[in-house]
Amino acid sequence: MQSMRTNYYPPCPQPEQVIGVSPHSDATGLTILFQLNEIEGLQIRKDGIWIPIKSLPSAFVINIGDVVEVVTNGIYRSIEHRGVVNSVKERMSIATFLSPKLDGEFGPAPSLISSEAPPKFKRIGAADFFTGYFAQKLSGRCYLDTLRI
Ligand SMILES: O=C(O)CCC(=O)C(=O)O
Ligand SMILES: [Fe+2]
Repeated sequence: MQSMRTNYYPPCPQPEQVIGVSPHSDATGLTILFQLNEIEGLQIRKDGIWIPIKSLPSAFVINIGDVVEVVTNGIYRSIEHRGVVNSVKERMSIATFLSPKLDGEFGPAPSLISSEAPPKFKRIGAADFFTGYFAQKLSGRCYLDTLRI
């Protein structure tokens, strides 16, 4: 399934007082993100620290989502990120989300499971997974915890 979201961040003279897009990991396989007008605002969280991502002209940002973390049994981790606003300039981004089809299910790939590497996540129907994700407030990477074994 492919879906798309456009994000518009109006400028705010007190950017630290407002939330742009709350911290979250994407409930996708992969996300392809285009930062339309090259205004910085995307940040990823690494070791508890928010790191700004440079906006490169004509470049896409590829984010790993929760589905890839589950399918790879935690080998590739989804990335926690957020969108912050700029004090003087508006910012726009377009995210394209690539996800499993809704009538399928997913779980750790059998080829990655062994006695040394037991499954870390339960299998789940894609429709149930997305319904649960969107029923929650965006909140870091915690939705993934509902699938952990
Ligand atoms: O605007 C951004 O750079 C991030 C947007 C985002 O994380 C999303 O739409 O899921
Ligand atoms: Fe996102």
